[in-house]
Amino acid sequence: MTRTEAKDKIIFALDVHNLQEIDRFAALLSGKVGMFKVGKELFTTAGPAAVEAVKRHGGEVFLDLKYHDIPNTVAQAMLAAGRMGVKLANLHALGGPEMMSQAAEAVRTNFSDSERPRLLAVTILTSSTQETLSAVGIDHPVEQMVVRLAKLARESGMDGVVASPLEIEAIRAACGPDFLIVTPGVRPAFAAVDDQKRIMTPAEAVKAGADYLVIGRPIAKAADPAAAADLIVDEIVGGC
Ligand SMILES: O=c1ccn([C@@H]2O[C@H](COP(=O)(O)O)[C@@H](O)[C@H]2O)c(=O)[nH]1
Repeated sequence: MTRTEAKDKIIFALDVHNLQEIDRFAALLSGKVGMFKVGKELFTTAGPAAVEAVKRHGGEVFLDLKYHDIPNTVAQAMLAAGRMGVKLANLHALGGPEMMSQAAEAVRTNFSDSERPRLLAVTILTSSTQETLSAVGIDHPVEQMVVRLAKLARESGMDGVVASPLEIEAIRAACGPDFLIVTPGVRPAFAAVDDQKRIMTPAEAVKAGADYLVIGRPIAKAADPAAAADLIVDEIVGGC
């Protein structure tokens, strides 16, 4: 794998709370990561201006708002995401097939194939464990649950899923080679695990078949974020 291919797999999680921080990280990381993720913290603070700021720097956006609501509300929110020109957007698979199908139908009807956002379904959060599932009344093993939700997402018109790298192989086997697999829960050897539970290293995740890796704090909290991104690229290239 080339350095460019490895770099393009990295989605940097812009978990910051003002537009100045976007400018700082975009300047440091443009050309070192493939995409920027705008999530709940940043979007709740800055709104669509956050997406515009990333795009002004020439970056592509994964809008990670993990919608989970009634089908009409989610479909309309996805259309709004599409109008902002984001490349990836997501919802919770646990919202069910009707919610996912309406969202998929809405973006396919209202945007051309080249312009529509690719839709991802979050399976089971990478911070969750078997105990987390039991606490909310889900008694199936985590991997079984993830694969079940991934298959449902594919049948409901999603382009891919968000899952832990630990589940990549099982999702690939169930959903095929063209289904996007985006994995947070990625931790290089030099970084703290933080609140992530189901994790792998960047090289392991890419080797297992991840299309994209979402990485935030290992880069953002490093003394030199650009050097940390370079180290992660080195690790991916060295491991593949
Ligand atoms: O299951 C999930 C879904 C989304 N995320 C998001 O990814 C990043 C990970 O950041 P790190 O700092 O690398 O832990 C974060 O924005 C989460 O909201 C996830 O971690 N797990």
